[in-house]
Amino acid sequence: ERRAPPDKIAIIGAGIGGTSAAYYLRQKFGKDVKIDLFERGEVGGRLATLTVRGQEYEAGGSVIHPLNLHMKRFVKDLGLSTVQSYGGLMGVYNGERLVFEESSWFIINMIKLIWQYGFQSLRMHMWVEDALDKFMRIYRYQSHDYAFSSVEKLLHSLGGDEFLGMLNRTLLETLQKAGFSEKFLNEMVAPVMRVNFGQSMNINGFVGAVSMSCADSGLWAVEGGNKLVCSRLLEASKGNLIHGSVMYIEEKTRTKQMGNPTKMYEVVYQTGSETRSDFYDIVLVATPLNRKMSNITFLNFDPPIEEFHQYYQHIVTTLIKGQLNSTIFTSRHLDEFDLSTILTTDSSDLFINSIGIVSSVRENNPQPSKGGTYVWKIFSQEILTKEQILKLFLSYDYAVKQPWLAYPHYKPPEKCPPIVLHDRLYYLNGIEFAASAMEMSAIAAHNAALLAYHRWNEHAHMIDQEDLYEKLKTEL
Ligand SMILES: Cc1cc2nc3c(=O)[nH]c(=O)nc-3n(C[C@H](O)[C@H](O)[C@H](O)COP(=O)(O)OP(=O)(O)OC[C@H]3O[C@@H](n4cnc5c(N)ncnc54)[C@H](O)[C@@H]3O)c2cc1C
Ligand SMILES: CC(C)=CCC/C(C)=C/CC/C(C)=C/CSC[C@H](N)C(=O)O
Repeated sequence: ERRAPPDKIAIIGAGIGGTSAAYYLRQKFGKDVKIDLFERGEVGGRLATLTVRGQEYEAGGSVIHPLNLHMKRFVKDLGLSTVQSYGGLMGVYNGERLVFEESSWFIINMIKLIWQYGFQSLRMHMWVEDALDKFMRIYRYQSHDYAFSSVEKLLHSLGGDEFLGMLNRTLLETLQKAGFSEKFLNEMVAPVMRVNFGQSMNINGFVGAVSMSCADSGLWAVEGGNKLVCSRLLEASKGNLIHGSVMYIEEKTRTKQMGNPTKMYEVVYQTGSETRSDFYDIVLVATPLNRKMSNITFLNFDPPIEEFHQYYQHIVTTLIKGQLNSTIFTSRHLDEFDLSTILTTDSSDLFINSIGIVSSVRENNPQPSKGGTYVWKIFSQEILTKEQILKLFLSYDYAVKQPWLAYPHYKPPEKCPPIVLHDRLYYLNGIEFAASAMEMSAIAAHNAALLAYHRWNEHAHMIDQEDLYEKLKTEL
């Protein structure tokens, strides 16, 4: 049984979370509902590019895992194309020397890994595969329209107590308990956490597994820039983009034409120098709720909606076109230096987390310019000073930076913010406290659209079902 669809839905934020929510809401509620998306910056949010000498490069979310099926589906359905993410050879610097250097020969690499770390890389690969296998169950649940009312319930349905345990323990504790050695953790795992999340192995085990999955082959990106997915989703959903900054949301009683008084949400926003407002049946918040990032207040809710004070990690992306000063990392001559990514250990005491050659959003392989220089992407905690850039590069001709409040500062035991903030008011970004990635936002968006639909139609049996994996085993 279905009730008449809502008249109007508001989505706050037009990043991948907000735009994919618009897409899934349109699929569920049909063509007649009006969907407004509020965006105070650029469509794409943390999917953004920077331009270096006329070419665009990913500055925020850049790589997508081959098993990120929502992102894959968007690209296919929206007529976009993909480029393979450039791998190149990777090295790990510990502040004194390169403790690991990848070889272009597969067999030599294997021998090196086994020589230095025994079979721990293989065990790590299996640990990540196991987590990924369970994680993939979400696609089956969502294709059967099942929804979850909290991030914890969603994770539990995928990986049971093991996933909740990963959320509540640090990656370090989880991997030490699994028997990984200090050397392997410091030289192989910590550097991956530093490049991906700008943090140490004290992040939660779940986001640690997501981060380690980036070591898999086949990572890809969207040709022309990942942010194109957002603009195309917006178009496909026939959502109405409103350029404005939402200031507050208030619950009010309204009488619709020829109807009874109903509770609605008033969204008040600033556009240019004007303050405007409109009323909605359903509201989805698709931006991190904290003062520094969205500054949205909830007025007159009963019970009141809590304020979220969770801290987001400050990270700076710097793109530099220049010639690397390889002597920082090794005494070998530049001609013999073939690494294209250098990760760092926690003990490296360097002013960068990582540095790597990148290709533009339109190429598969990075092309050197005439003088043999490349564009390098650097992640650092702070904005690089000119002295630091001159230390890293023998010469450079262009530098551009983008500071971010990038992803949550993970601090297990992790309590993810609620998805249901009020009767018909939903919050997507709580999922980032399990792990922040494009696919996680798309999963949260699909879940919120299904949840909003089932709650609107009072389909309680489609929400928080236990043992879904077993139940769906026999379904086609
Ligand atoms: C440097 C960096 C590298 C990353 N690398 C990867 C990667 O390689 N792979 C990957 O999968 N993920 C990566 N991520 C994570 C990924 O980018 C994010 O998880 C994802 O983009 C979050 O999308 P979102 O839509 O949930 O939030 P956002 O993209 O932050 O969207 C929220 C939007 O809401 C808008 N907004 C905020 N407040 C208001 C308001 N009051 N009124 C109106 N609008 C408002 C903002 O302007 C923003 O556009 C990276 C992130 C960063 C920062
Ligand atoms: C959700 C699952 C199962 C997998 C997602 C894996 C993935 C692509 C995670 C990305 C995490 C992240 C925040 C990376 C940031 S840095 C990325 C890259 N190294 C760069 O150079 O920009």
